[in-house]
Amino acid sequence: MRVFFIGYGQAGGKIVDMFLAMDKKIQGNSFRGIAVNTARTDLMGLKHIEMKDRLLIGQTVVKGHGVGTDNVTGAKIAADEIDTIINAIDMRGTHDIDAFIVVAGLGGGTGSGGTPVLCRHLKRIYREPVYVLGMIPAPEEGKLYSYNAARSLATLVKEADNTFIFDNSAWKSEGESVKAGYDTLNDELVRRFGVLFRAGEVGKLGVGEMVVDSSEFINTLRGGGISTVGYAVSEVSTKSKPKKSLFSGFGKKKEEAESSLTGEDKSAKIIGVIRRAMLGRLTLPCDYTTAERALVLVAGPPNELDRKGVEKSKSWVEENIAGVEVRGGDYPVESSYIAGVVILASIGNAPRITELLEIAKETKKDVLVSQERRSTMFEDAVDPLFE
Ligand SMILES: Nc1nc2c(ncn2[C@@H]2O[C@H](COP(=O)(O)OP(=O)(O)OP(=O)(O)O)[C@@H](O)[C@H]2O)c(=O)[nH]1
Repeated sequence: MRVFFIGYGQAGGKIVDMFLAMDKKIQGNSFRGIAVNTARTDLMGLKHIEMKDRLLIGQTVVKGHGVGTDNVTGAKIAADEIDTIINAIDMRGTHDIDAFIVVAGLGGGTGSGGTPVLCRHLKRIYREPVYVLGMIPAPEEGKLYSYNAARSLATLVKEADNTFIFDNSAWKSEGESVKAGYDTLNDELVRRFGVLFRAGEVGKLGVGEMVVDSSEFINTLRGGGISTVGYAVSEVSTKSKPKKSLFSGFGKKKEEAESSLTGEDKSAKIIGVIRRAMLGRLTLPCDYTTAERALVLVAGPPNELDRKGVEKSKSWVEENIAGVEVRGGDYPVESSYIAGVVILASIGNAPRITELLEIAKETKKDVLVSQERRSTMFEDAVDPLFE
């Protein structure tokens, strides 16, 4: 797919920067992206998004310092400066893209508030679908973050064509703060979504036997709502391993093969990877049986790909989800791993989202009570100097 990324806010910008780094590393040409933020320093910290594609908004309101976790202000700035944002997108070129993907941390202010506004306008102006990749906060980050994320998400399900969720709390290590884990979290996120968003592109090794083109991706996400993604890898038994690998880590940590399936036939290996992708940790842990649609994708060296394996994997996924629409295919990449990715689209039950909405409801009540208390505190006590 040809994807146009918009990294909104600090987290969004950082992650889009990583997607572009990934594309550069494998000499791909699938991704382009810009960053939008109200904080100047966040934009300065990016490495791979060109300077001209970093857009600072809201300067007259927050003077380049960010909106300080106030997503109402984030939304207002986006609405006021929507023409400037659309102009920056147009300048980068949109004629050959398959989809927009807006990436943002939903618990903050700039990305949380701005993303739904941007989605509304992108949908109004362009024919291409508009998806969101949103990170939801861990409860330990505080009630305000959960409140913001819940409000943003409740708006996004109406404004975006579909929203992929990445749950920070499900992915951070035990005993580690969310902040300390950002590098690992982002590596995980970019690796799995990177494989997914590159599906259908013609690489150096040609196209797959069962190509997943952008229309299959779009039809899988047609139901709207929220979606989650599973991922697993299996090492291939080649002696020479390529230097550049789509599934290898960024920087420090290299992905280790989760298990070695040497000796099994190609088809069984593919089914095994897809099973592990779906039953393992999802970007948003949820009840996968409630998914309306699914997309199964297998990427790996051409001699490891197998049509029968993909077909059987699709049937297995179909037996295990609520809906009957399961699409899928493969694509060849230079790698010492086979990667399996499963999109579980339009899911009906995710305990973490229910929890987020509960925290948000509580927080709303607390805010109303404290506002009431503040407004009545001076009532009838003494007379003000003047009215
Ligand atoms: N996965 C991940 N989450 C992040 C990262 N940085 C921030 N977050 C999460 O995103 C939320 C905050 O969003 P930010 O992007 O920092 O905020 P912002 O949109 O720039 O808004 P303001 O800073 O309030 O102007 C919190 O829930 C963070 O945990 C990151 O690098 N990776």
